[in-house]
Amino acid sequence: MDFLELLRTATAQNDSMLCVGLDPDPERFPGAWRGDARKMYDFCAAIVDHTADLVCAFKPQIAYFAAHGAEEQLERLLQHIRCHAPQVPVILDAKRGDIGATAEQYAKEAFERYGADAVTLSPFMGFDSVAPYLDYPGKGAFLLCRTSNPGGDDLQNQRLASVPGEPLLYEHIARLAQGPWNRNGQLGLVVGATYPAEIERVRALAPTLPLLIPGVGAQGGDAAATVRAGLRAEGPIIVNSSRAILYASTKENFAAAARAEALRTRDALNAARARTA
Ligand SMILES: O=c1ccn([C@@H]2O[C@H](COP(=O)(O)O)[C@@H](O)[C@H]2O)c(=O)[nH]1
Repeated sequence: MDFLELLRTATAQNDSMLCVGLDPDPERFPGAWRGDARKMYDFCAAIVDHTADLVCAFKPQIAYFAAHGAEEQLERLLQHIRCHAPQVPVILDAKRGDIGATAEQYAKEAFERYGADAVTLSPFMGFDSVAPYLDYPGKGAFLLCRTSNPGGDDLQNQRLASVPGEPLLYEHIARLAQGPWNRNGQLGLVVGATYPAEIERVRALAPTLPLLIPGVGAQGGDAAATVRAGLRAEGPIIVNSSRAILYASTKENFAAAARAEALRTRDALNAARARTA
């Protein structure tokens, strides 16, 4: 099944717009696991097993694994998800962006080595840095558009005087992704829950693209405002929360506590959807 079909199926089956982010930090692991980077797989697999029926996607953040030389654990984690939650798509958060020849290697890493269903990319180097990912039929690619961090303003909110209509950079990215860059319908956009007005603007410019929206939970983004701004009949949203779910408890009951927090977040998103319908 391709990424969009998987997303549709998981969203419907689990009645969920929630993506659980898998950002394992050994310093926050429970009990005897604390500080032990060899437990990343075990920690994340427990989170997956306790939340797979509540989510529309999982989003492992590659940096947390690579920082500890734990790429082999990330490979095993993706195998685990394919085996135990095959209905849930995996978005590898890698934010890659490089010249075409190198991008081919990054695409191979994401889709062949790890078997991810989608990947996050920086569009800063232009279309030829994105194209190699689109050579993988059915795989998704989410372009950073208006990110959740305050520093996103530094570049993304700059006006492009040389482009007709003088859009802001993030508006230009949204237009390119909805239009000429989206050759095979594989593109989506990353927009931060911390900026609902910008989500609304992106949605107006990209009415049908899936939006990956990090920033609820630990970053304080408003779940209800996110749903109002981003969700449309033809435009799905994938709302990510990582730390607030992973570290809902730092005790032995961490997986059950993660489930409770995932359930609470999923239901808050669904309640907002019901109010906007
Ligand atoms: O604009 C962006 C793009 C990506 N992220 C990533 O999402 C998660 C957020 O984690 P929380 O713990 O829920 O804050 C993390 O992996 C980031 O690298 C983002 O936050 N903002």
